[in-house]
Amino acid sequence: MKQIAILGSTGSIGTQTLDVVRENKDLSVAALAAGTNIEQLEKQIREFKPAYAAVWDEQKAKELTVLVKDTNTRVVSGMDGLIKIVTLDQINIVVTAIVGMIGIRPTIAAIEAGKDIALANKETLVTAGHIIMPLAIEKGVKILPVDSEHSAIFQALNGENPKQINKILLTASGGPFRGMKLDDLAKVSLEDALKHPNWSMGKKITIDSSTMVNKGLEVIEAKWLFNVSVDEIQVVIQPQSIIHSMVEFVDGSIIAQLGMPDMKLPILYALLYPERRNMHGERVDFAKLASITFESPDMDTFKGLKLAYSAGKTGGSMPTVLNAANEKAVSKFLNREIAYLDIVRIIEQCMNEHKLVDNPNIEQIIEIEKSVHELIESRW
Ligand SMILES: NC(=O)C1=CN([C@@H]2O[C@H](COP(=O)(O)OP(=O)(O)OC[C@H]3O[C@@H](n4cnc5c(N)ncnc54)[C@H](OP(=O)(O)O)[C@@H]3O)[C@@H](O)[C@H]2O)C=CC1
Ligand SMILES: CC(=O)[C@@H](O)[C@H](O)COP(=O)(O)O
Ligand SMILES: [Mn+2]
Repeated sequence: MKQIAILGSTGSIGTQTLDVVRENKDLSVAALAAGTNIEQLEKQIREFKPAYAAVWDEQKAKELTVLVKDTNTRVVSGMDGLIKIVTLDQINIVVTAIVGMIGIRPTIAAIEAGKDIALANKETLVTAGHIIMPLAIEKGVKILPVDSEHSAIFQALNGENPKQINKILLTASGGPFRGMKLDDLAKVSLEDALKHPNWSMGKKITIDSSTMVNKGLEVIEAKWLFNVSVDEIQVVIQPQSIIHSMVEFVDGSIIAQLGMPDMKLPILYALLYPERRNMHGERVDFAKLASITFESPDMDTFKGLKLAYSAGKTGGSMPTVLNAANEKAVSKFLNREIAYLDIVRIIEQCMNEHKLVDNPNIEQIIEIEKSVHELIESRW
């Protein structure tokens, strides 16, 4: 029996992970964590009977304690709670399906405790990849990508010599605004930005896909996961989201991973790696597939992608600034406090004004995040 902890069990990746657990009887949930949604967490506790549940919000944690007092689940709260549940003796693998840089400390704690990581929470690698990847190697811990593109690259690299990679071809849908120019983007609404053409996901990543900042974060995520430079990663628009990414090797051969846009596949692959197992759901039917097409990204219009390449190349604390500014700006856009194009304007200004720290430690990363958030609050 494989025992898992899920950080972010009430979200898009978290609930799909629980769907995978329902279908695979040798997976068991030992711990769950959410931010505030205790109604859903209570239902999950009653169904999956974890030993622990963590709630970020202390008041909500107290309320949940009362709600589940007839169960054997212990409720914990805050950062201590997250760290407690990922380090439990019985846990084999932690699914990091929490959103944002808040995932850094629990991910590091889990690695230090020797737990494998099924990593969805890309913001942790973007900001702290230089700490997380060497630590995972030191502790002999596997970082198994859940992000669909990175799972595809991981699958394409199975059995290959990573030194023989020529480049990574990271596919992108192009989002709901593919083909638009800045004049059009100035007029888009929150509702428009939340309509992803192929994937149903949490709000933050859906906005990131629309600005293509998601792809930029994924370039930096791939740099850390596969030990390549950002110059060796080419973004290719593949609007149908059927090819999830590809690897070109030194001999010119390209290996791609294809599948329907369904996150349960990369989740299952990460949880059972190296085993493959039958999964319910729609399959790619080439007889019905009208076409698979390709385009180059328009990085002048979708400047967030260009800024991410620049942050990834600069390294040090710059990816933290990119990510922290994006998290704050997206939250403001979701609250209707700023316009759509302000998201990338804010990121660019924060990056321009940042004084680089070469090799930031965790405390510096968190401090830089705080100062970027304060700057944005004071100015926008
Ligand atoms: N959705 C997808 O298809 C994909 C997502 N990802 C990545 O996976 C991560 C999760 O994305 P997604 O599932 O879409 O996000 P959602 O917004 O749907 O879910 C986020 C989850 O995190 C929980 N959470 C938020 N803050 C805290 C906190 N401080 N402490 C504990 N739990 C917290 C939320 O709890 P609550 O419900 O209580 O707020 C919720 O369970 C992101 O990093 C995203 O980039 C990557 C590839 C695909
Ligand atoms: C499902 C997944 O992995 C998302 O990160 C997805 O890639 C978003 O689509 P975009 O290609 O539009 O960013
Ligand atoms: Mn992705």
